[in-house]
Amino acid sequence: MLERLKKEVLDANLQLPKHNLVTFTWGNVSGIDREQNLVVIKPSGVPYDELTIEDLVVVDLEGRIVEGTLRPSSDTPTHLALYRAFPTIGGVVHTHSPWATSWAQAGRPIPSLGTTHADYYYGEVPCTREMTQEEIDRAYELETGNVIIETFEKQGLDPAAMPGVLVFNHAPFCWGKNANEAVHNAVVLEEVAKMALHTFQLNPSVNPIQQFLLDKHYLRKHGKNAYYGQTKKTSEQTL
Ligand SMILES: O=C(CO)[C@@H](O)[C@H](O)COP(=O)(O)O
Repeated sequence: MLERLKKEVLDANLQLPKHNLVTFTWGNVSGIDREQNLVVIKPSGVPYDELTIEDLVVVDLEGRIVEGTLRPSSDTPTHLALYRAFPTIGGVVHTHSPWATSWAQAGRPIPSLGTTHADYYYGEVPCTREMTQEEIDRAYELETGNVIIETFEKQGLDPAAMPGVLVFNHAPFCWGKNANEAVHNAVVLEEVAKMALHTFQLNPSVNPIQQFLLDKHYLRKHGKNAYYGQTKKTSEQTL
């Protein structure tokens, strides 16, 4: 079942230690088959160097196990909440990468201080509000997804242009059109989180980049007029 998606999700999970985004079994990656509305996700607590394709778990959008012998990631309800709320995403990743996690623990959004950030995240990377004890006691991982969705709704954010979020007191979640792109966005988030912290050390009063520069950089890699790398040029594009 879903062999191609399983391979993609396994590869994406194995990228996490390779990019130093996780320690021990922290973190998890999933991918969704939107035709069948089935999600493939890492099993809970399995070390990455022991992870095999047979260990992966297939669940439906309500969290019922469709295939697999192991328990799915403890963060599965958060992944599923995001797939239900953000219909354009195809992959979700959660890590405790240290620089982004530091911003999440501080409860601070990451401002767009440079073009590296602007190439991938269209503006400030938001941080959720603190969760209430009632939410945590009721359904911690599901409510984690709900506060992410609440943050995006309140701020009018497009998950396609903002493929990540910081969960206050916890750590980041990122996403993309597939599992591999979700991990790519998580690597970028960790880099820009590190750069932002160092930038503030060098200049505590630095401002976010201006809107026209944000637009220039974000749109060179995204949208119908993207021209970065070997993107196919449209007829009206000029350098
Ligand atoms: O956020 C957390 C725990 O707070 C998770 O990232 C775990 O660290 C990994 O959980 P599993 O995917 O192994 O269940």
